[in-house]
Amino acid sequence: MRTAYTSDQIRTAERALMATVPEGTLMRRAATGLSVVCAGLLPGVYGSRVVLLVGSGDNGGDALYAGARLARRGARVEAILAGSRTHAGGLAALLDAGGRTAGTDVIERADLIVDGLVGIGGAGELREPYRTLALAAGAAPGLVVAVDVPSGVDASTGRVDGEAVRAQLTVTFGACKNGLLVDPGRSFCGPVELVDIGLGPYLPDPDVASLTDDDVADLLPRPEAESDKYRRGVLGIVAGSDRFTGAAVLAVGGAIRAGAGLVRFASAETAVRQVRNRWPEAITTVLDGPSVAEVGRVQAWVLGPGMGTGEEAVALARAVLATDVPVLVDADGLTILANDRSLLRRSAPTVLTPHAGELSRLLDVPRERIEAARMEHVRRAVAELGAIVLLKGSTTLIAEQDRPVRVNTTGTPWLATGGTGDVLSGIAGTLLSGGLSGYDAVSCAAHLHGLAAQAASTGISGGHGPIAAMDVATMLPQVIRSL
Ligand SMILES: NC(=O)C1=CN([C@@H]2O[C@H](COP(=O)(O)OP(=O)(O)OC[C@H]3O[C@@H](n4cnc5c(N)ncnc54)[C@H](O)[C@@H]3O)[C@@H](O)[C@H]2O)[C@@H](O)CC1
Ligand SMILES: [K+]
Repeated sequence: MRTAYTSDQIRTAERALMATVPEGTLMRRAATGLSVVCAGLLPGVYGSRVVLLVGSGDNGGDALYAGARLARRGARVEAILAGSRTHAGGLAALLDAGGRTAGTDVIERADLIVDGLVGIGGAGELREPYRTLALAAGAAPGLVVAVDVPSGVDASTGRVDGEAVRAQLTVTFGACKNGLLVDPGRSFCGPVELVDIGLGPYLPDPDVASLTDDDVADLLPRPEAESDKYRRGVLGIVAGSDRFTGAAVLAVGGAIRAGAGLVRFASAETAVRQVRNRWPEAITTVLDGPSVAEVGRVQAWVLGPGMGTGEEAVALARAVLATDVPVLVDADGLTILANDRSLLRRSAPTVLTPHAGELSRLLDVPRERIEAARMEHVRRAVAELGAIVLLKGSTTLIAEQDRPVRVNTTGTPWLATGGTGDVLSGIAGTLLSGGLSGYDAVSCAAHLHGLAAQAASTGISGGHGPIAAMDVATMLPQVIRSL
């Protein structure tokens, strides 16, 4: 499990650790780690041109001390002092090592730009002259390394108000910060390198976590010798309609390929015919009214993809949500819930898998606000809707009351194509019916879905290319085998 923390959590842990070591120890550890990473990025340290962007806080101090170490190894280190104050010890160390201060024009000629403008002390939009420096660093040809956090990215949430430094690598200290995992912040970081400064024993429970392949392998339900299809989990899927059949075929495909014991599919006749043609493994029922009583016993439901939002669909959604087993609601099912939130009052867990647009309708908040502040809104959704929520998007977030927000780290931008969400709902449904909690089921499903997409998208040359939603389902058995 990878974990991440808010700025406040990091500060509290740092204070506790600082009380046990001589003053300046942590900054020395941070700066040493930073200088080692920077040195590794340069073809040769001696003679290379390093420019430090130095803000007024300790983030600037880290940059200055790291710059001093590089200067001692023969780099030409120049510091642009951007703040109203400058870390005195750091500046003295740099000048003592042969570094110097300079004007902004040196950015253009740098081999390496070290962004020490703001770290976890940053708040709100970057002010001038930081903003202009952030833009200049992004436009310059040199490599950009962010110190602790790319300046302009909110370390606790990943929010970016205005401009931020676009780094090719972020060197973070002590522990990962939320903003390095969550978009839009994540997209400014490049790979994240963690420098150990001894914070581990002082860290609280994480605010954010992400599953690794090993975590998912441990969580996945696997059949045992005495398993039969019923004991492995029976998933009910209510999806599709006479007008829309593709979503149903894809959801059933995701479920079957993810290893469902049995899928019971129920819908209008056209959708049933399509599913039966494509997936003879599923048991199908043509519904002739808003009841799922004749479908048979299931351990979980997937409700919504392609089912429509008309009166009949609403009555059908009501019938599924009235059952006492976990229900995962997606797509049209979410629109139905947005129109009548009272449907969410139920005894068994409900799992919602909206994208930002669907969450916007559920919470009555503009979509852009959700996209700019994904962490806040996924938490708010959990609190307001009383459900487990997976928010899809550039970073998929999974939230449940009183648990860390999980960030999914697998996937490829090629996943942004029609139908992949339907496959995801099928995978998650299978894991729900197999006995995982809603939180674990959607977390593992998102992880597998991303891995399968990566595998489907990677061509013979190793690059990435387009995928169709069904390709994701097709790759699932191979991905599960590889874990
Ligand atoms: N506390 C510790 O023990 C350690 C801290 N370290 C470093 O210290 C950093 C935190 O240092 P600080 O608490 O001094 O805070 P920062 O250096 O991150 O930033 C605070 C300064 O930035 C200014 N600022 C904040 N938001 C701004 C904005 N939007 N535009 C322009 N200026 C803005 C503030 O006025 C303040 O002067 C960490 O990110 C890390 O780099 C490391 O040395 C490791 C040890
Ligand atoms: K920074």
